[in-house]
Amino acid sequence: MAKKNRIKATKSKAEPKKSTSSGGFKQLLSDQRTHRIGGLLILFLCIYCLIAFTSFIFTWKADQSMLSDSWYAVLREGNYDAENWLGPLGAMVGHLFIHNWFGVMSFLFILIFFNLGFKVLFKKNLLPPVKTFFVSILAMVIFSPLLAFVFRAENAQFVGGAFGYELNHTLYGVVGQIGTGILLFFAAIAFIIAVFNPSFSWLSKMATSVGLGFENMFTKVKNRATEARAAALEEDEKEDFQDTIGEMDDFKQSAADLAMSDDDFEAVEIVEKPKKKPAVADAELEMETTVAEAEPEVAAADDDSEFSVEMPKQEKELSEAELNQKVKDFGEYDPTLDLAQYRMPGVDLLQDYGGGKVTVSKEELEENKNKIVTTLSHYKIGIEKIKATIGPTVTLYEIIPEPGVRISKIKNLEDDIALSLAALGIRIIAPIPGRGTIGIEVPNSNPDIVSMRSLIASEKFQNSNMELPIALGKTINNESFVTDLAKMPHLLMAGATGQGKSVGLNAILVSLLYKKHPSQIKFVLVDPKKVELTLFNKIERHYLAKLPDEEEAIITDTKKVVKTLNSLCIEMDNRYEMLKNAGVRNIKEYNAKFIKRRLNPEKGHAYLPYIVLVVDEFADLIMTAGKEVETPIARLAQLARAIGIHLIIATQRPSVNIITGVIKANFPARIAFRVSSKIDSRTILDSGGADQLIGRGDMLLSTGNDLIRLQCGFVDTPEVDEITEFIGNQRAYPHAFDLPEVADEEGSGPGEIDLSDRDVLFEDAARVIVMNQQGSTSLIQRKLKLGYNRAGRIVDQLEAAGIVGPFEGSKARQVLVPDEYSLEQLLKAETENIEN
Ligand SMILES: Nc1ncnc2c1ncn2[C@@H]1O[C@H](COP(=O)(O)OP(=O)(O)OP(=O)(O)O)[C@@H](O)[C@H]1O
Repeated sequence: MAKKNRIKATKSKAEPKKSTSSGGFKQLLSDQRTHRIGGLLILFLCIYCLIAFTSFIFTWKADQSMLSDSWYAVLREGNYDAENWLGPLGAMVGHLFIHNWFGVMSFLFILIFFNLGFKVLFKKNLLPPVKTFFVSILAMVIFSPLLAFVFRAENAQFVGGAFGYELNHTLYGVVGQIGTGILLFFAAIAFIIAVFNPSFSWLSKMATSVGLGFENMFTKVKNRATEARAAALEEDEKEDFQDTIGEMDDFKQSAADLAMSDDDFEAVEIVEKPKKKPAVADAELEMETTVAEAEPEVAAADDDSEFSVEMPKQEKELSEAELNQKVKDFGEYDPTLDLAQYRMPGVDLLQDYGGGKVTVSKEELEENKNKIVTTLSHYKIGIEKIKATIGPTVTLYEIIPEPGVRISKIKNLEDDIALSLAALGIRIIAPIPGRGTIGIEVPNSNPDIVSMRSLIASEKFQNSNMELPIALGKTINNESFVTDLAKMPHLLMAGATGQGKSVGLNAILVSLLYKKHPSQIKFVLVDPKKVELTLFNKIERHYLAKLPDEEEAIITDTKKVVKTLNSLCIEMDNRYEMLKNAGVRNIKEYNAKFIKRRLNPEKGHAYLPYIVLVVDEFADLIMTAGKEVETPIARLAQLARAIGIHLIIATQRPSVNIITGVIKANFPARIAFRVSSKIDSRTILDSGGADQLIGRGDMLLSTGNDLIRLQCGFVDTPEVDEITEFIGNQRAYPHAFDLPEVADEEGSGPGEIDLSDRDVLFEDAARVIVMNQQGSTSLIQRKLKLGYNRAGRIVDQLEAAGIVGPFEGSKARQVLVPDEYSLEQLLKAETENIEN
């Protein structure tokens, strides 16, 4: 019976509630104060250990008798007179770490923990924590046995600690004393190379200078010996000596065969010959320096130059190391440090409108269900099952019709069902995509206000790691709807007046203000209505971007809008250039690289904030500036997503001449508030539905394929006021974010027309104008039989040449040249100027 059409009211799926105790603990853990206290505690413990360790080195002997007792005994007795500067506990801590563990290498524990404490307290890395940890542990393991090996003496054994001592002991048993030494030194050198990658150029330089030193020394000795012998030797002795030279030459030759090429050897000969003229002296030199035979030095010199040839390779590695060094030295780049004290607004600035509770009574549900069933039964449509899901403003009745019922039949009954339910805003979704059911959305008699506060406080928003998260509202399931503006990537908003557009824009702006630091996002606000966005003036120096010479950050004048849009196009081109130079594809990768200090600010790189352009009344702009506005907007919409410029455009006149094909094609994400006609709905969403919304923030979001009904978050003007006030009262940048300058429109006007680009009929046109003393385009058109565009260009050229005056609206331009004679003079002078 009644069982057949049972209603199952689905409880709204509100955000899952955590148990308060675990939530409280989590909150305590994430509380900044906990971090600060924890960080400070670690740092103080590090200082404590530093004093205890240092003192232990000087006082361990005196405290030894006490340290041989157990901790428990020492602490229980409490009457030990310790020499350690930190008393018995200090002595025991030092004993544990230094004596029992890694000797003086235990100081590295302090380094590890100091680094950790610093990170917890200041949220910045002093040294990379993971690397510091592993390198320190490895250093302790390698160097404590080495120190134990070096300081083997009875009273210095603490230097290597028990670990070092024991390892030495084991190694002695396996590889003997010398073997242990070799092994430990090798391990230490390998560690230094692996971790610090030192340059060996100093070694080669040292070897070279030592070599040169030897050479000088030998040369002096040789010279002295040569002089003495030359004086003493008789002619015959000289002959003997020549024989010896011959022998030495042979010897040298065989040495050369063994050690080096002939070329090398000859090089030595050539170098040395001019220095020593007498053959005897020369021979003497060779004879006495068999050891230093110059060849090894040449080889060393050659080695040196080889080293320098390999330098570029090493430099490459160094630059890599240098990059890491930068991150090591300064930590990662943090764009928020410019305003380090900046505090995000708290949720308490937002009002709670008591939303989030299911406010539809059982009677209402029952009544609506009965009406739906009866209406459908009038048209002989049987229902198998019906299920209600209560949303903030509408309840969705999901129907599974009896087998054989055609969906199109139900769809066609939309108006009849609406009539019998006597309710505004009924929407039929037949079928609901992916569910195989038919949905009938019926407005609740008591719609809920979705407070922005509940959206901002939602876990979904708070824990989102989207680039530009925006909390738009709640779905029919009462779930918070958070989406990423960066992925949209632009948003078109339309709706009849008073249906919630401005509130929607504010909700988006507020979402971004709650999630992004002033260094990460900038807004360009265009408000031709002059009153909607004025509140955001207060955050000009924090969050707004404007042209450098503009006074007002919020743009209300159409001319300035065109200039600003052109400036944004320039900014876009600049950013693309920066991305190209950095070898990345989008702003996310670019900023990540910049943060890692891989991009040099001296080469024009900088951290790029996202830029969000908000236009509150687009129709007004299109009416007054037409193509001038449409073109840059379309260009930005097409290209700007990768470089972080996103557009949000709102209009209350969603007609085809405002939302043109070009605009539509580039705004896949569109929001429709209630509109007055189906045609308007089609213009925005490419489908009906927006005309059946109930207003007051009820909206449809189309993201290409999907159409989602949402109740927009409500944020009232006083709330926005408080938020902007809160932000505005904090320390700010000296001025708003500067957009690139754009050349003035006058600059591109007639004054800059290239003379060589003049129309061939320029002179003829000038004569016509001067003869008739009438500066009109239509005159040129008529007399020279030209089209309007060409005639218009010629008039611009005439203005640039000073023949006619500037444009004066509907009046003809003033002719500045009185007669033909003056004109000929002027033209002649110009021709001469060009020739020179
Ligand atoms: N999400 C919402 N929840 C509840 N009420 C809303 C919501 N959005 C708008 N309203 C109500 O509708 C009124 C008009 O909204 P809003 O000012 O945003 O309309 P609008 O479309 O911007 O109108 P106009 O185009 O004339 O500026 C608000 O004052 C508010 O009372």
